[in-house]
Amino acid sequence: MTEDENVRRAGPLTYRGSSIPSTTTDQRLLDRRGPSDWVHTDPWRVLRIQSEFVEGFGLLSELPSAVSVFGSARIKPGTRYYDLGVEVGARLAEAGYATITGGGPGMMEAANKGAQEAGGLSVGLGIELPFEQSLNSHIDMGMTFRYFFVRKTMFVKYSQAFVVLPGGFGTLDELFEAATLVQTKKVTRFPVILVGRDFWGGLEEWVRTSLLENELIKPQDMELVQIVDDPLEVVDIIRKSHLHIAREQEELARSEAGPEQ
Ligand SMILES: C/C(=C\CNc1ncnc2c1ncn2[C@@H]1O[C@H](COP(=O)(O)O)[C@@H](O)[C@H]1O)CO
Repeated sequence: MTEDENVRRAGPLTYRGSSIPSTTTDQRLLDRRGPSDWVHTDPWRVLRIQSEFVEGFGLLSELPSAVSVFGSARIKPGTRYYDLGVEVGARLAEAGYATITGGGPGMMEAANKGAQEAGGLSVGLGIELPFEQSLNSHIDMGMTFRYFFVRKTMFVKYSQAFVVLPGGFGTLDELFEAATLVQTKKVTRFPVILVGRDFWGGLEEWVRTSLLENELIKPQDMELVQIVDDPLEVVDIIRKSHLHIAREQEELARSEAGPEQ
């Protein structure tokens, strides 16, 4: 018997004599046999979650400055709130910001539409739901996520502000998650802006009377979220916040460089 017949190399592994497996790695990969229940186990899900982070980071890491816009999936075109969403997307685009939404219908579609029509970059981060739904038709770059928490990471990591339009439970979840991240300083200098005082004024009042007066939040927490009516005010707040960050970074760089010679 020659040396070759008695040795099997499998990638970095070497087998000799009776240790040589009866099949090759490729055969075991490509031949469809064996149980498949492991695809429904948590270790496998961890890999899927990991791949979703990889795809999301890959898609978004070279995005220009961006703002995440949230709002109801149920508001219809031709309504006052839909038009408000279109205007918010447009003003953000004119100011040079990409608009990121949940990629669905309603206010998400409105903001994507406004951004796209004004020549801005329109991004949709959709979510797999129990019913069939595709990304709205005003999206230049998009991805559909399996996992809510992976998608939420993308909204925060790749935007410089949250803008919250009228919406229901999903929108409130996104609003309070943002508020909590800022309150706990997980993100710093991150404007959270509610648009539509007629819609949000009642919530602000409830936060004041139920949360602040019972000392469940601090007085300064009331300033974490701002309410405006005009989409131009949205852009103004975000621009000022960015100017502030830029100045802080310049000062930090100067202090790290040491005294001028
Ligand atoms: C209910 C309908 C569609 C749902 N489709 C969604 N697609 C993408 N993102 C969604 C969807 N529903 C909720 N979201 C997220 O929550 C926010 C809106 O929730 P709300 O309860 O409607 O306020 C939104 O910002 C998304 O990120 C009908 O067609």
